[in-house]
Amino acid sequence: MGVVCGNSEPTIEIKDLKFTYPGIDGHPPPGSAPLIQDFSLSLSSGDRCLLVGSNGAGKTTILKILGGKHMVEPGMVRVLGRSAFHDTNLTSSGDLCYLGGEWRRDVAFAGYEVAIQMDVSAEKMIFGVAGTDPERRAELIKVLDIDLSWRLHKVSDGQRRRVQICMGLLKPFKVLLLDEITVDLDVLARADLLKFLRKECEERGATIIYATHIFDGLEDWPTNIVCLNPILNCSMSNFNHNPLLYSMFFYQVYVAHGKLQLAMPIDKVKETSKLSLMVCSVPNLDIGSSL
Ligand SMILES: Nc1ncnc2c1ncn2[C@@H]1O[C@H](COP(=O)(O)OP(=O)(O)OP(=O)(O)O)[C@@H](O)[C@H]1O
Repeated sequence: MGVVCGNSEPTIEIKDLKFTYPGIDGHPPPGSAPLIQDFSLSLSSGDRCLLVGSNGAGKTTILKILGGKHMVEPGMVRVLGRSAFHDTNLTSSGDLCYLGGEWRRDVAFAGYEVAIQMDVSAEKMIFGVAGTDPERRAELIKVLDIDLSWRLHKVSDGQRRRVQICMGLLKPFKVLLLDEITVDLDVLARADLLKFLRKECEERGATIIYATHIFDGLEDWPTNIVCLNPILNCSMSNFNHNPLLYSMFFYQVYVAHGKLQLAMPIDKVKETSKLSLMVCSVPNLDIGSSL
């Protein structure tokens, strides 16, 4: 199942994606069920997509496939019309940017792990990224409220994370894949970052997929949601103060070409949660009148 959003050429296109992690011999273990199958999604310039689901649902795997870190058939996943795994220029040019748990080990951050052990300033790290637009750099430093005199070996995890995020966003990406990188940020820093990212989509036409478990402040942020089904088994008490999650939990909503096709209450959702994947867009749901 899948959904097509937006009118322009897709910036991210996933068609009938099927993926199984290889075993120790490099091949999927015989008889193993694919982690991901029959998964399709099309996003366009300006789209901000939330990728949600419980631990182990496959969010990181999907982002890594999109980021070119796992090989799949080139026709299954296209980013900016190209295969991210086969076309390394996509990431090296900065057009495709992946910020996730492993991003510190990416080439751009090769020195970062060393830097945080040593007495290096935030300024040295940030200004050390070549080919940066000074205006964009200044804006990011402001958005992330970074004190350039911070010594990276002495600051808190959240402050260090801000420097990392700043470095990761310095190049004006066309597609950004965020794998829960805001977890160390305080509420204000996260809100400012989300605002900046929204502007990147609205003004520059970037496309963002953001995998997260933290739904606070996201009520009106995404244009699309991809919900991996195990979230439907979560306790209602996690959600009932968050309008976004409330609507997701109470309705299984498919929207294709911007048109609402199906909405149903939670008992129906539970019946249909056997489905391996749900893909939906954020509608302007009026929960009260739809009940
Ligand atoms: N390199 C790997 N080799 C084999 N299996 C893996 C590998 N990486 C992840 N998995 C398995 O794939 C499944 C999905 O993992 P993934 O990290 O994509 O989930 P996730 O939705 O991002 O979870 P979380 O919310 O905990 O970050 C898990 O069962 C995990 O054990």
